[in-house]
Amino acid sequence: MHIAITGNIGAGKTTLAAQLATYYGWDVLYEAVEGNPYLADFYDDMPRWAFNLQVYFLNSRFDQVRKIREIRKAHRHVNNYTHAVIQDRTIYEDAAIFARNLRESGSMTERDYETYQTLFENMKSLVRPPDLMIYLRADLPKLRAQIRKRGRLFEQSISDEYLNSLNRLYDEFSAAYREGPLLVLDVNELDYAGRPDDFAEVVRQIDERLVALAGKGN
Ligand SMILES: Nc1ncnc2c1ncn2[C@@H]1O[C@H](COP(=O)(O)OP(=O)(O)OP(=O)(O)O)[C@@H](O)[C@H]1O
Repeated sequence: MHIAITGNIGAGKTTLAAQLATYYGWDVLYEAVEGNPYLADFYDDMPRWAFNLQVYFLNSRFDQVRKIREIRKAHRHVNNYTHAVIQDRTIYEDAAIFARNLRESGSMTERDYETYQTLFENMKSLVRPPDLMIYLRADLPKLRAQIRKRGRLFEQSISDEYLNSLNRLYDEFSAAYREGPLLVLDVNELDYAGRPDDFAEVVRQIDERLVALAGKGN
């Protein structure tokens, strides 16, 4: 089974992915930030590095798709619901949210965007959607607080406008998402890292979805 966590910068995807992996004993695939050769430059000069970064992310996300396929294959002998791989952000978000936002804000040229979209559509035809998508929805103050707390230097210059635009596209994306089951968690008041009851509530909601999926025989 493949579970994906989606959400804006600082929404808490990585933390939740790690907690779920420990709790259920599942595999997890993180979005690697260390070693990304474009990210810091991108935040410094988006028009210059937008296309480079998007191609980099598309490739690394596609590589994850391949790994997920391998993990699923390795566990095919066990019940589909006793093993899962959790993915921290999906290929869909790169295209529908980040690249689109760069085009709309003028940081990516029309021809670069079209080249990118063609590449994405080709890759998408080979991608199987997750069995469950979990969308962590957070408003600006929560995102800001988490970005500050995490303290990555190059992320401190991210503007409110950038985060708000991404949030608008995230909401549109989740409202239009028809690829499979979607669980929306409002994380503004939720503190699953600090409060065991909050984490238990998240687990309860996920379990509910897993039971429904198992009932459908997916
Ligand atoms: N397609 C993309 N285009 C531009 N920036 C991206 C893209 N995908 C990821 N990023 C950036 O890469 C970094 C990824 O960081 P990280 O994996 O910690 O995730 P995050 O979005 O901060 O999530 P969270 O705090 O929810 O774990 C962030 O700065 C994020 O905005």
